[in-house]
Amino acid sequence: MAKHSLDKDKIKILLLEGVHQSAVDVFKRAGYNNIEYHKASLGEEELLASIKDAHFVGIRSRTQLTKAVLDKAEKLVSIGCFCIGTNQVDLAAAEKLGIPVFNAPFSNTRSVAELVLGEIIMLLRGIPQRNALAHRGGWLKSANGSFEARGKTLGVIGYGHIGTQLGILAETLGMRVIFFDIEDKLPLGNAQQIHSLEQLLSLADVVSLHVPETPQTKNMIGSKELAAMRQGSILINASRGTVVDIDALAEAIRGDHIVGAAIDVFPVEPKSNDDEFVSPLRGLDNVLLTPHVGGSTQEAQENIGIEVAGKLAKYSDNGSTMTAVNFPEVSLAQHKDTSRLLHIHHNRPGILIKINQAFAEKGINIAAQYLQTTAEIGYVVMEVNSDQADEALEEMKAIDGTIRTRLLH
Ligand SMILES: NC(=O)C1=CN([C@@H]2O[C@H](COP(=O)(O)OP(=O)(O)OC[C@H]3O[C@@H](n4cnc5c(N)ncnc54)[C@H](O)[C@@H]3O)[C@@H](O)[C@H]2O)C=CC1
Ligand SMILES: O=C(O)CCC(=O)C(=O)O
Repeated sequence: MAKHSLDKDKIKILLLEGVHQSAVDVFKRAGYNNIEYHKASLGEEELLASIKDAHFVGIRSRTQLTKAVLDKAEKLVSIGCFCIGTNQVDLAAAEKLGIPVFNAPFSNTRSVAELVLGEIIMLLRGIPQRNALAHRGGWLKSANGSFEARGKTLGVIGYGHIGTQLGILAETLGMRVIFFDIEDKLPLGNAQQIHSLEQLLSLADVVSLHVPETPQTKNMIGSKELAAMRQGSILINASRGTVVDIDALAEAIRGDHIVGAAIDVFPVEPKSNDDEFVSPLRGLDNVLLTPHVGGSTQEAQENIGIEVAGKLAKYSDNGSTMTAVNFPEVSLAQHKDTSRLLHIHHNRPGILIKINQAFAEKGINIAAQYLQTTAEIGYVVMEVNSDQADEALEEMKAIDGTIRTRLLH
């Protein structure tokens, strides 16, 4: 089992938002037993108190790791987002502090695609409003406004891991699939790429959003885009709450231009299950409202727990940063018979030369060396004889431009 300059029992792992037990199992198997586990997200003060001495933190989509929080997390080595989205973390601030951020880019994608498929069928049949009425003692047995999915056009916005799977599933129902993406994408099945958002909106009976939260996707569906959608069409958003102007959507639904919607993500989401959900969409019977559960299935959560905890444990044990979303990626096998030094520095010319010079002057032999950079930072990993490791670490720490160092035996 990999050893650190810091005893594994002193390495604190903070897990929030009820990440799956599989994550705890992975950490324990790797020898990390100092785990603080919380079922929900923490309030601002509690978060600051808990993260202050944490070396690793695992979150889902609720916890906001802003620069202000990260600045106070003095010991933080790495962050795991036990989900796909990483917009809740200030990635640039984490990078500058030398903190790699990992996520699970695939594990819950099937779950989202399946939920959306079910919603398409429910909404095309007008089930949400029939269901709501029945709960109030009403009975709406009528074929009015009730359609098969077969032969309808699904417009997917954002044809990535989720959008492509949804497209394939929808085609099995006989839907025609069109998609809009900023990248040229290989269409799967019989899908067709449409190069203008407006055109897609004018062609689709059902529009489903699967884009990440970026400055470009903020309010990408507002009143103008809703007006460009077909009369009587349906909107689904299981991406991020900032992508749709929710007030404009409520208006379009009240005006019967959009006849159904399924919304899983909101501009403001309750911090915990005990908080009130406030939205202009409340009370609209033809809108399916779900509490950001697109990826919340047992299968997805278990796989995410294994994947992200595995990445954090690997980074802790051997320095590997493969698939980090904000950091130079270095793929490393487990080291044997040597000690490994990790050096994260500001990306300025000459730093590697200075490290090599310092080692040469002290007679420290370098058994292996790996370097990757981004525009902001450099990440160098060196292997040296274990009896020279402590001295090498001191030399590295003294290099001007160093952000942080670690030693793995
Ligand atoms: N509701 C939930 O529980 C979940 C929500 N999500 C959200 O779904 C999003 C999509 O997930 P994936 O499909 O796995 O991501 P992905 O990264 O595989 O695909 C995103 C696609 O959107 C495209 N894109 C980016 N900006 C665009 C723009 N301005 N216009 C059009 N296309 C654009 C990209 O080129 C890419 O093809 C995630 O970023 C996350 O925010 C993901 C999982 C669960
Ligand atoms: O399950 C969660 O907490 C968030 C899911 C999500 O939105 C994501 O994976 O990006």
